Amino acid sequence: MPHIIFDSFKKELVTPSKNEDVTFKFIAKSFNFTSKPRKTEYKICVEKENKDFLLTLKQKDENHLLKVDKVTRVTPVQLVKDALNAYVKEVDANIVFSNTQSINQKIKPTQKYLKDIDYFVNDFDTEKEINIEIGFGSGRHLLHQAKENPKIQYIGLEIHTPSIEQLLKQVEIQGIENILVVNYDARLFMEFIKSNKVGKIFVHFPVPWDKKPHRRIYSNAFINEALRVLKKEGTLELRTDSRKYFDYCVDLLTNLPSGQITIDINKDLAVSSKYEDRWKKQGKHIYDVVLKCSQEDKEINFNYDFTFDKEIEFDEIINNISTKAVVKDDYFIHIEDIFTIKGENSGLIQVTFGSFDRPLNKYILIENKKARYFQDLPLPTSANIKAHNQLKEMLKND
Ligand SMILES: C[S@@+](CC[C@H](N)C(=O)[O-])C[C@H]1O[C@@H](n2cnc3c(N)ncnc32)[C@H](O)[C@@H]1O
Repeated sequence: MPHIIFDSFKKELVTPSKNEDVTFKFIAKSFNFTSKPRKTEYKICVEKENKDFLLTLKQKDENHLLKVDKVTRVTPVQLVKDALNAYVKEVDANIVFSNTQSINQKIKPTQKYLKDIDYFVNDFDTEKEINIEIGFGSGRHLLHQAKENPKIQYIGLEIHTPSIEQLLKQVEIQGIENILVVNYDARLFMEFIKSNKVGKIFVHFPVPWDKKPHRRIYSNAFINEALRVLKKEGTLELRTDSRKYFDYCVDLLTNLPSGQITIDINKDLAVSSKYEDRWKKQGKHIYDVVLKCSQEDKEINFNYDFTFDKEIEFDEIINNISTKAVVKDDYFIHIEDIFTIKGENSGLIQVTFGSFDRPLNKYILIENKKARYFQDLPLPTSANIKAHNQLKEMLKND
């Protein structure tokens, strides 16, 4: 994770301001809304290449630590590095440690094929068949598929930034035009795709998460979403070396009303991934479980309005807001943290909400009495819609 440690600085950051192509929009300071004493922490809102995100600045021993805020991370990681470097330049900091210098920028990965999740919510539409690969890792399989099937639109999902950057370089070098890449959790992504549009979903060698099964890609909810987005005859294809994961998936996939499974052991594919090579060398079995979708599904409404319509007095809200989680049968809301923008009746509320197995962690930015979700909007899932309606009530001034 890129970060910079500095022991002193010569200038205070003024907002709004700009250093080269990084804009500093505001600084928000942690607000003590729980009884627990805490160290002061700042969230600095930056914008580069039309992407807003937050940097975290806090004390670390005798020094200051500057890094990207986890909730608002962006790709490519170079954006974050540029923002961190611009901050220390702007305040003229005396750097003690930094890992933000680029080592090898010879091939600049193309950004044309790296898309924000907002793009999929608002703009993505295609007449082409869509194929999705979840957790493409080194990208061998995805690149091979895209080259073999130029008429299909591929979407690669990955949460590991170096893998994304590596794939984008290959996309550029090999002149491939039918892959879009998104840095997003696959368990949430599918909700943005229209029903009955996808031909194949590949999940090759997912992390089995034996000790944390709630982090697995496959779950009942995931399978339902996969069946919704798959065309009739479309397939969800799991390939794994883990017998436990295979058994778990077969259990989930058996006797579904709208799909049938086929199982294979040690089947060879046209291309073998890095993981596959490793497991084969170790003499492990490779299991395939393919779910074929047998029916068309209903379209869903993507246009839910996630705005906050009422005017909000931020200073009043934060003095009355409850730190206790709201827990209902099918959703919850927990206010995690609050950051205030000095003298402006404005700030950030960090909140976790939505369904229990797929909670969302977001900031709500309140500025000039208007509230909005910072960065992208929540997914229009039923749990998120219910949580949003409840949040609107919680953020109402009496
Ligand atoms: C074991 S690797 C397999 C990579 C590749 N499919 C292969 O066969 O070589 C699993 C990959 O899934 C990615 N991953 C894990 N959880 C994910 C999630 N929830 N959404 C998207 N990608 C995920 C990881 O970053 C990792 O690159």
